[in-house]
Amino acid sequence: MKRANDQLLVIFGASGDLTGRKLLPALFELFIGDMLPEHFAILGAARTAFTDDEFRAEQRKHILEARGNKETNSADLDRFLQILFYLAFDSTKSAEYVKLKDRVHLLLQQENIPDRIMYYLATPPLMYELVPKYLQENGMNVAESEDGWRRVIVEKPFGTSLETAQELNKHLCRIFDENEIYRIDHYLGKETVQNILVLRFSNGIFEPLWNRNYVDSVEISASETLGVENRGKYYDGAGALRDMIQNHLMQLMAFAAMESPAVFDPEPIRDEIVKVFRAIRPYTIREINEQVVRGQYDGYREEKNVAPDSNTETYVGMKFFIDNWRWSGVPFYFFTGKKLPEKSSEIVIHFKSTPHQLFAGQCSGSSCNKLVIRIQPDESITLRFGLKMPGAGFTVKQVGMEFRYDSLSKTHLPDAYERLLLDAMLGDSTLYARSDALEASWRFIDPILHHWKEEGSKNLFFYEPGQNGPLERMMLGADSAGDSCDSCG
Ligand SMILES: NC(=O)C1=CN([C@@H]2O[C@H](COP(=O)(O)OP(=O)(O)OC[C@H]3O[C@@H](n4cnc5c(N)ncnc54)[C@H](OP(=O)(O)O)[C@@H]3O)[C@@H](O)[C@H]2O)C=CC1
Ligand SMILES: O=C1O[C@H](COP(=O)(O)O)[C@@H](O)[C@H](O)[C@H]1O
Repeated sequence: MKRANDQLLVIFGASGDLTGRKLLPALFELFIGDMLPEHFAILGAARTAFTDDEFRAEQRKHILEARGNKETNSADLDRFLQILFYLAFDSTKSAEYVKLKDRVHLLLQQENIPDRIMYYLATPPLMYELVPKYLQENGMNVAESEDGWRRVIVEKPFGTSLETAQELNKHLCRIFDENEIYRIDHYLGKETVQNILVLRFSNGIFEPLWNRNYVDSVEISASETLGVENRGKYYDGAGALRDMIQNHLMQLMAFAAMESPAVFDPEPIRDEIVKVFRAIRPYTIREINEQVVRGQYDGYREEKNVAPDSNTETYVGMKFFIDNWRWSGVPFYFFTGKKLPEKSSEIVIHFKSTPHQLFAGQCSGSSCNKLVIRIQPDESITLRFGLKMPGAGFTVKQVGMEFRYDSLSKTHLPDAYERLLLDAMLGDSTLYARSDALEASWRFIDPILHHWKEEGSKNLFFYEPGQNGPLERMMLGADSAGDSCDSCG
């Protein structure tokens, strides 16, 4: 792995959950892997009144917690904490940025860092517009020297509709250049997600089958056992369609469905992703009713910060089509939900069955030959096919040939945020969403949101926590309906 050039990282929202649970643990892993720049510092900013030392003590706890049972060398941790600094600051007040600017200049000098600054917006989404605006007002959005740069990483959610995403894009593009904006989708940082591209485009055996002639359907699912926990306020305004499908599942689908780029560079890859999104067939109102199922787990309305009459969906199952040469007529399915029986994310490619049945027990239909790409947990790829049972006769049994990711390497499997932070520091945007892709995904999602808003509670189906979602998901006609591969046989 490469080491990034010297730079300063400024994290807005540094006292929050994301910083403590994900960002700083990821940066510590990069630190012990020798991948952080030689001259590097992290400046955390939020309103909570920490001194540098109090902030370090707080982050020490988070890092140790995130590492769980992994042994931590305390000298390494102490050295890492020394590059951590904190500024108590209210990002909603323009005047406060003078204080920020002074502290940034001081740190650059003190730590011998050139004029390269990465801003990370780990704040509530409302501030994705405000912080850049005030950075600009205070002359902090452009480099002060010729070889300097500014970059900004924007967390999800990126807008709540096509209109708001477009506004945010326009706003950010007035302040930063497109190539300085990194819109994060942590699913793209997962090793197994990146592996989809390698599986498809580094092997000659899959691509010839990867199309409408041989593929019967494609299912993409992300199930969670947890409910909304302490995120009721955000989630009740978002729902599963915005929270998981518009971003994570759409990105997984793009990797599974896209054409090969001519070269493995950020822009050609992102071009192919946009082409897939633009080829999705938009729904009519009737199709929304027939091909999109929304559910809510029993007890959701009693969760903290959730409206008692909320119609927010905690489950979505949907069927859609990609109208292009490769995928014409092949149904794609998304399934996602909270409070389901297990935590798992998978892509299942169902292949068409043989035209004629010769053997007893031979499986027919599309659940026989399938390729299961398990994103998490127990990252693996399994090919399922029929073989002869030992002994007399020719009775067929379905078997699986499995590759487990942990057999590939004993080395540390990087967390998604490690990969994504390092890429942004290196200036590689391949695994970040481009504005046109985001807008294209919202263009597909928006009509569903509008329709549901008009429908209120009509066609909102309830399910018990621990069930696989509402039974109505079955009407979509998917083979496994998002249930994990173990149970779908
Ligand atoms: N947590 C997660 O796992 C994930 C989070 N995200 C996104 O990341 C962002 C942050 O999430 P999360 O960390 O969970 O949220 P939190 O509410 O835990 O943290 C928000 C942070 O913003 C700071 N903040 C709030 N208001 C101000 C203000 N006026 N001025 C300066 N700082 C302010 C808060 O600090 P203080 O109160 O001290 O000012 C806090 O540090 C959100 O947009 C979320 O959608 C995305 C994916 C996963
Ligand atoms: O972005 C989000 O993702 C998580 C699921 O992420 P995973 O890596 O654990 O699969 C989800 O729980 C959360 O609601 C959503 O905002």
